Amino acid sequence: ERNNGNFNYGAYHSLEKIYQEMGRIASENPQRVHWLQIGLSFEKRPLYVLKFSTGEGKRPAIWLNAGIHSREWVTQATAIWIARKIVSDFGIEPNITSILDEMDIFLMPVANPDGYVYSQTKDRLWRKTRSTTPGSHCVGVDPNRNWDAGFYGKGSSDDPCSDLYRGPKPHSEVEVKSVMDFIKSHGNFKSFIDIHSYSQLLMFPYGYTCTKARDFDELYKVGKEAAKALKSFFGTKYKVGAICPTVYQASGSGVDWAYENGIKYAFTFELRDTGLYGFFLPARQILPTAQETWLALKVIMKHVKDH
Ligand SMILES: CS(=N)(=N)C[C@@H](Cc1ccccc1)C(=O)O
Ligand SMILES: [Zn+2]
Repeated sequence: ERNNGNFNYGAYHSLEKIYQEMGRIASENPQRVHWLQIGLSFEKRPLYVLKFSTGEGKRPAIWLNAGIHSREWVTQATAIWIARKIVSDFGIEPNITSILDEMDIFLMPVANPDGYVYSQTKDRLWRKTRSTTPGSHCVGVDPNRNWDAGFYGKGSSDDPCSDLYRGPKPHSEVEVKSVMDFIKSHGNFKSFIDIHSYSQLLMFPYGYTCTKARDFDELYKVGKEAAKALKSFFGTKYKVGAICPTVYQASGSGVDWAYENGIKYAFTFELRDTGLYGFFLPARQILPTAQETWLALKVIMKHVKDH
C-alpha cells in the first residue's frame, strides 16, 4: 500500500492532496464508494466524508474520523490509508468483506481542515479550529471539547486562549455541528470512532466523568481484544481503558456525545508513539501505524456487526 497510482501513503500530504486522493478512491470505485460533503469549515473549506457501502438504504453504520486535532498528522495519514485499504481488500479479505456486506462505513480523514492547513503552513502544533472569538485576540476552539456532553463541566477551559477552550456553547464549531447533524439525520449509527495521537491508547467513555459507563465491561473487553490484534503485528503496546481514569477528565468530547446519543460502540484511539517523537512522528512510521491500527479497527467493527 505504499504507492497507489501516484499517492505515496508513506508520506504526510497537504489537505489538497488528501482531498484529491479521496476523490480518486471514490471515482475508481463508483459502486462502493461515495464522496460526500457534509458542510463547510469556518474558513469555507469542504468537509468531506467517504461512504463505503455495498447496499441500499440506511444500513447500520460505523463512523470513523481522524484529524479533529489538526497537529496529530499521523491520524489523517492513517485514515486516508484506511480508505484505500477498504477498497483494495473488499471482496478479498473476509473480515472487511463481511462487515461491508451488512454495514456501511463513513470515514472522515480530516475533521478539522482549517486547523490542518494552519498546522501545515503556519504553526505545526496548532490543535484547535480557526474560528474567531469576539472580544478576544485568540483564535480557535478545541473541537474535542465542543460537543454537547458534559459541556460546562471540568475538563475544558472557558479561556479562548486555551488549547482546551470549549467554545461559547455546545457545537458552536461548524466542524462539530456538521458531523453531529449528519449522524443525527442518518439515525442508524452503531459505532463512533475518533482517531487521535499520540500515547498508544484505546479508550471509551466517559471522559467528562470518572464514573463507569453502563457498558464498561463490554467496551473494555472489545478494547482489549482490539489492542491484542494491534500488538500482533509489530508488537506495539496499547493501554485500554475509560478516558477519564486513563488520561484525565475531558468534557465535551465527540466520543461521550456519541455514547450518550445511543451509539454504544464509541471508541477513541491515541496512535503512536508514547512521546519519543510525539506529534512529530516520522513519516516512515505512517505505514506500520496504519497497518496495526487497521487490525484493531477490524476487531471493533466485527464486534459491532455481530452484536
Ligand atoms: C493528545 S490528545 N489531545 N489527542 C488527547 C485527547 C484525549 C481524549 C480523546 C477522546 C475524548 C476525550 C479525550 C484530548 O485531550 O482531546
Ligand atoms: Zn487529539
